[in-house]
Amino acid sequence: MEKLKVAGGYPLEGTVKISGAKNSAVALIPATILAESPVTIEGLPNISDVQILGGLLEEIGGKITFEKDKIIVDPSNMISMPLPNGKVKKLRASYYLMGAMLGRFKKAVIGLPGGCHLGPRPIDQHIKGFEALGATVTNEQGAIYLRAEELKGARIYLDVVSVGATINIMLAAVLAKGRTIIENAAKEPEIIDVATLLSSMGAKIKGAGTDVIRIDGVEKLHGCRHSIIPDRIEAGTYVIIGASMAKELIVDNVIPLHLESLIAKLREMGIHIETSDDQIYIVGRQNELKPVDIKTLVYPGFPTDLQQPFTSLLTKVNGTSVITDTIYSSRFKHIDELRRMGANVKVEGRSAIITGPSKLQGAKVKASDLRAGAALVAAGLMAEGVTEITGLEHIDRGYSHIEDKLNGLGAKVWREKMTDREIEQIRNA
Ligand SMILES: CC(=O)N[C@H]1[C@@H](OP(=O)(O)OP(=O)(O)OC[C@H]2O[C@@H](n3ccc(=O)[nH]c3=O)[C@H](O)[C@@H]2O)O[C@H](CO)[C@@H](O)[C@@H]1O
Ligand SMILES: C=C(OP(=O)(O)O)C(=O)O
Repeated sequence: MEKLKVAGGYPLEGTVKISGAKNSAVALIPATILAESPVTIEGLPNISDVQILGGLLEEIGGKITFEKDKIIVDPSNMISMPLPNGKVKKLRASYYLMGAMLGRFKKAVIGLPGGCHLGPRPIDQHIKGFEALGATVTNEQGAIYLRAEELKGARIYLDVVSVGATINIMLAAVLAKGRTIIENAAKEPEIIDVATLLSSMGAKIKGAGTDVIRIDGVEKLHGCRHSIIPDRIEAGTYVIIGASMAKELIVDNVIPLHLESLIAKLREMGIHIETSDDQIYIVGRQNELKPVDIKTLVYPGFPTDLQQPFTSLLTKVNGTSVITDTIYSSRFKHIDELRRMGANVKVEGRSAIITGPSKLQGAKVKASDLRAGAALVAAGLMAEGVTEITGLEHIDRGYSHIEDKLNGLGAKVWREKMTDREIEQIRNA
């Protein structure tokens, strides 16, 4: 096991290149199950979620080739192997195996997914969609069993706007007979990316990126080549880090439109930001920053996945800011750790109330989930002294080459092996 060490206080400067989007990659890879010939996906991030999904596709008979940031999946010999345990528990997006395997084989057994613990994360809307398409779905000892004689298009209204349910229903519906209409669909850019891949495979999908998606089922799907969109959450994390610690930072390979809500809030705080087609330019720390109030919302609102890193930035601001997470009930496990570093933050219900400016000090802290990890890295860069972050496996689920990217900007960040005693202490905590 390793920990991440961050020596704080170094001003950052330069260009950071953003990798492909985690939340696209983890849906695009399962989507390849639906093809009858090889699919190539280019621009993948080097993260553990991608590696694990590659391993899961191998378990069901896929031939997988990783070449740098590219995966080639030959799905021709895949079978509907039950996956009740093991790797499926390591990530949230293993739920996409349900939609993809149901779509291709009309049956699947998949263990309930893992992923970040952010409060309850039910999958009732996914199941509602599968049932509407004609599947019988049961939960047996923590695994979801899905079976269908045939899948038939249906009109499905999502009671909750859900990224996962929208994509999962698309995956199950592309090979169903007739037309499926998803109403109150999520509109995240990753949904458009998955629809683009499926369309290149021969699927007929209209409306992805709006709240009504129409899918006309086709007989079969074929292989293709697809280039993934940039990761707006990774990009947003570097923009936040730039706003707090950079003289000048260019975030490259980004679609600025995907981050409009973040950019608007940073401008409201007094940060100078400019955008071009595929770059965001930030001049950090030039003014006294103004406090802001933020509510996380579904896209195009402020993303919940940036709420935690943004909290770290707000510790530097003169005054009181409030961040309310309307998507998850307890996405605040980073707050205790930020307090350990000297932040003045309290949680009231679904809101974090941050009063600054605080002089953060390096400390030993634990990343409880992926974006808590990003928040602690951001705080460590701002702090005086060295911050030691355990729970690195969470950060590695979503940030490609994080220490190389930060060190390229002038930061001092490195990994160290944990001692047996430290591992023991973490296990007993
Ligand atoms: C792999 C992936 O893409 N993860 C993202 C995805 O997660 P995920 O797809 O799991 O998130 P959803 O959009 O489904 O969840 C949004 C909200 O709806 C609720 N809900 C969801 C499904 C359901 O069947 N019933 C239900 O009640 C959830 O508990 C949550 O409160 O979108 C989240 C919201 O932008 C992001 O934080 C995650 O990074
Ligand atoms: C919550 C996240 O991931 P997941 O849904 O994969 O747990 C995230 O990316 O912030």
